[in-house]
Amino acid sequence: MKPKVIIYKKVESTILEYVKEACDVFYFEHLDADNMASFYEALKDAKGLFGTGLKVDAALLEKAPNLKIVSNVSVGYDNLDVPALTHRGVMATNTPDVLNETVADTMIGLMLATARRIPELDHMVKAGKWTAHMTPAQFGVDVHHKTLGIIGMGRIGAAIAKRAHFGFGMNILYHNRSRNVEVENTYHATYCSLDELCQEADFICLMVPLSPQTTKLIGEREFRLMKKTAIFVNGSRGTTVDEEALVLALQEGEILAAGLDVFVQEPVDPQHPLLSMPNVVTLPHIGSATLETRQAMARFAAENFVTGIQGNRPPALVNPEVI
Ligand SMILES: NC(=O)C1=CN([C@@H]2O[C@H](COP(=O)(O)OP(=O)(O)OC[C@H]3O[C@@H](n4cnc5c(N)ncnc54)[C@H](OP(=O)(O)O)[C@@H]3O)[C@@H](O)[C@H]2O)C=CC1
Ligand SMILES: O=CC(=O)O
Repeated sequence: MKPKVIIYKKVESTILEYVKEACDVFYFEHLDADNMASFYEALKDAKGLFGTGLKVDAALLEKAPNLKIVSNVSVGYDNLDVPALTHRGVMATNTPDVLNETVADTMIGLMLATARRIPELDHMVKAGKWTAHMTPAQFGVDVHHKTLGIIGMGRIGAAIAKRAHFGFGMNILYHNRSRNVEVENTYHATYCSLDELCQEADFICLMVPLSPQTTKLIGEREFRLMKKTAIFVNGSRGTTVDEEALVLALQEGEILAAGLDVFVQEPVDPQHPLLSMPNVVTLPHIGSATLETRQAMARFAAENFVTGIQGNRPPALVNPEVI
């Protein structure tokens, strides 16, 4: 008999068929109030859980006594209580690397759009308000040859640094808990403390995973350290920033502008003060969202999933202690 598993996200038919060859699949294209009861019923038998973003903690694990693997279709796995999964002997997997270049493109796009005020000027042109030559009131600021500070110089951070160094001639600072000698050698990146980075960078790009240590890593103190001309770009998770402090920093001119792909609450409340600021460029958490990359992520997650279900070590296992 095939093991019973749950897919709780819409996937392409090729992925569904691939998983179905090895598993008996309960398929939920999405989870909502109408199907939660069926989902919890399916959890009782499920050996595997495949999808994006569901909070999997000790309380959910109580409802899933047979679970062996949770496969996240994302590189971030802050939705998973990894210690609780490990304690129960459940494998957790994610999708590193296949999205690095795409997310880096998005982050560079956010930097350019914010610095050169692209969405604001696009609205102006389409609203028929381009009636005279542009004056400094519409000018942006340069990106090329400025200093970029990357907080979280990991896989995606390095892909951003590559673009910034080779494409834009930027000077690169970075901050991690440990040094990344490869980026220092390849992209001439300089390691520094968080405070030094905040003080010296023209563009500050946040790319850390969400963890207890990175929750509200950037708050009032850090915004005050930044240059008044600094542009802050966040592609990590909304909660790595104190969002109220960000609003204040923008309102009080502590920084010039912000580009945001992530928010504390997603989807963001349409009344959120950040959305009415012309110097804030927003995206709907879409860093990895190209057709090609989302397909690659789903394939990788499915490979992790089936490999783990079959009792082998998945290629991207987050908690190898369970093996
Ligand atoms: N917006 C979007 O659509 C996307 C967002 N993401 C987000 O980006 C994150 C990063 O992904 P990825 O680059 O693959 O991850 P990596 O693990 O490769 O890189 C994360 C980096 O953050 C550093 N870091 C971790 N904790 C801290 C800390 N407390 N203080 C300072 N630096 C820290 C790590 O270095 P060290 O351990 O030395 O501190 C590491 O270099 C994901 O976890 C996810 O949240 C990812 C994909 C798409
Ligand atoms: O936010 C996306 C991810 O892959 O993590």
